[in-house]
Amino acid sequence: MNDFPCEVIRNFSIIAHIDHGKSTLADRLLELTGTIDKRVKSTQQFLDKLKVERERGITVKAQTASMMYDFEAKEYLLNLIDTPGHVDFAWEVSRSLAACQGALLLVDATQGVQAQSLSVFHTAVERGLKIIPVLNKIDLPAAQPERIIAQIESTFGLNPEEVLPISAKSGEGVQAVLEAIVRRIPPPGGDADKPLKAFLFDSSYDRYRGVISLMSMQSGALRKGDKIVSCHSRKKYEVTDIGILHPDEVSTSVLLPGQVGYVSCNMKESSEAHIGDTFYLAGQPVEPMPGFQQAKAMVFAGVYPVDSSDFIKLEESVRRLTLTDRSVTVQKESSTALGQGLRLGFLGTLHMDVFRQRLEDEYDANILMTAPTVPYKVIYREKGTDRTVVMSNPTDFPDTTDAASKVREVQEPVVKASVIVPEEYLGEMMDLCFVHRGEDLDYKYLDSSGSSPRIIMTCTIPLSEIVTDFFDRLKSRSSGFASFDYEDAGYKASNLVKMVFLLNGKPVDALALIVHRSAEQAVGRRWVKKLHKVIPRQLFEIPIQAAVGKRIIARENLSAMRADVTAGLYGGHYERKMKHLENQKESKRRMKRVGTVDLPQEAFFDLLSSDSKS
Ligand SMILES: Nc1nc2c(ncn2[C@@H]2O[C@H](COP(=O)(O)OP(=O)(O)OP(=O)(O)O)[C@@H](O)[C@H]2O)c(=O)[nH]1
Repeated sequence: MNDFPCEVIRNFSIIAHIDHGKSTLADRLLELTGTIDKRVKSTQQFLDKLKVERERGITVKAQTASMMYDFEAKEYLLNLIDTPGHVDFAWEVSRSLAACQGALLLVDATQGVQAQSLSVFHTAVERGLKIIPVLNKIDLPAAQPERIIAQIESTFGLNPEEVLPISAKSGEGVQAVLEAIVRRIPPPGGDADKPLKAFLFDSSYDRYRGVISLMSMQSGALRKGDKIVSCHSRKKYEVTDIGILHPDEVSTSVLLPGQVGYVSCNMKESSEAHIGDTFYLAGQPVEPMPGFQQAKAMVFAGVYPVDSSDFIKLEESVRRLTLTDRSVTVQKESSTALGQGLRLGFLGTLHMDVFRQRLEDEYDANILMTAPTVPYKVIYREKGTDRTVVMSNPTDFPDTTDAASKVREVQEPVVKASVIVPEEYLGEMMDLCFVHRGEDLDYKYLDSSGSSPRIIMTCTIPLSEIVTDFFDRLKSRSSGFASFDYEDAGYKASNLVKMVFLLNGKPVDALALIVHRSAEQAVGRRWVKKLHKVIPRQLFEIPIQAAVGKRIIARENLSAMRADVTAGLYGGHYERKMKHLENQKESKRRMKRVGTVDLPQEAFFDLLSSDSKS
């Protein structure tokens, strides 16, 4: 590593909208620099490691690789820091970018600038990175290089002459990308003679070795056997192994300023690897680097084992998975209908789907996941001051219509959504936003050239409206042309109520919902109908009701199943027949009094696994 002083190091990321070709380009760069062998490469991308990533063709967890590149008689060390490409993982994008000085901004030559191209571009510019615009997929017949280059110029204010046209698939033009990395991206700074300052930007968990951290060296040198201290926790660790990812781990004797590598020390719990932490050598404390804000869970859902005796197994599987995905929050919860379960918090709905799929694939878990909810803030009026409680489980929600509950206000999380769409779909998109309680709608033209100019529309929309089927509706109402991104926009007061469902007059805890006042009638009726469909008929009539506070919003009666107790009796014997019918009546009365509604678990599964909005 001594051969690579800062001047010959380039730390960069590839940033792009989903599917614009990041992983494909990363693979080409690794091949061109001889880091991976073309022949042994599987048909799948090298850097995408998780099974779910391969199945869905998306990158979930950022991966990093170092490569050596000979250019003009000098050997360079290029550190590629791969970033995930989905809105839920914006936090990972921003932490990966903190270790870079430059970024390749990849834009698909057939699709042009999309919603996430804009958001990742802004994140990179905020971090002061040098941006290299790259136009990908020029091999496709539908590519429109001139038009998209003009778009890159008008939306990002980048010089069109700096745009590199490539095909990551065939490799055309990729050599020029490597050269541009060396020429245009500034080398990292850092002094080897200063005390050690190492910045932790990612971590993973290995069953045998514990936590493996990825660090970017800001100054000083790190060697095996060094004792390092965390600025965050002041805990001391001994470095047992260091090295680079090439792309597999290659042990080295030292890591020097500007270099990026893995560090293994006696860190047992992944919670000890605090993203954004700074490490220093024991006895030589330094000023910590500005860290990151911890990602906030914004979407919550309950998971229950289908077979309730599997709870311990489920808990263990979730614990192991959260070792590799620290952004998931876990809490125990139980429900009379579904038994013991866990309430998990995710960064977004894709994150939730990915986690669920990993749980099913990697741990063979047979689970039920309830419809997602978001964290609400309930503000209680209390003597003199207000007390705010954050609630993510509808069951805990108070009855806001009851003055005795002392609720002053309820607030819900809102996001600023941006949608990029061809002009002809603008009407559809505006309608979609209004239906989902969107406000402050605004739009402007992204480019005016060509037959169908594109528009960027922004609005503020409650997060609860987009966690369910918003994305699917957006795609179907724009024939797949719309791209969508959102960012946190805080909390806003909202007229929300808790809706409970009563079966035979008894509330069913697992079915509580938080709905906006304006939608209570529609939601109540829809759910009552759904319940009517999935609950099997009983021996007695059951009223199914939706209630908000004391008001019944909707009602359906599930008529009794008349078990024909006289079926086996032939002929006369009127009295005997009557006796049977009397007995049946009596037993029905008893059941009703006890209130036993025979609800098979499948009925709940049908209800809860289907989308609450549909
Ligand atoms: N024709 C053509 N297809 C390409 C090119 N680059 C990538 N693709 C294809 O585009 C699709 C998406 O590419 P990926 O590299 O997986 O995209 P990505 O940006 O890494 O996607 P995420 O990781 O999910 O954000 C794949 O089917 C690639 O084979 C290219 O230059 N030409």
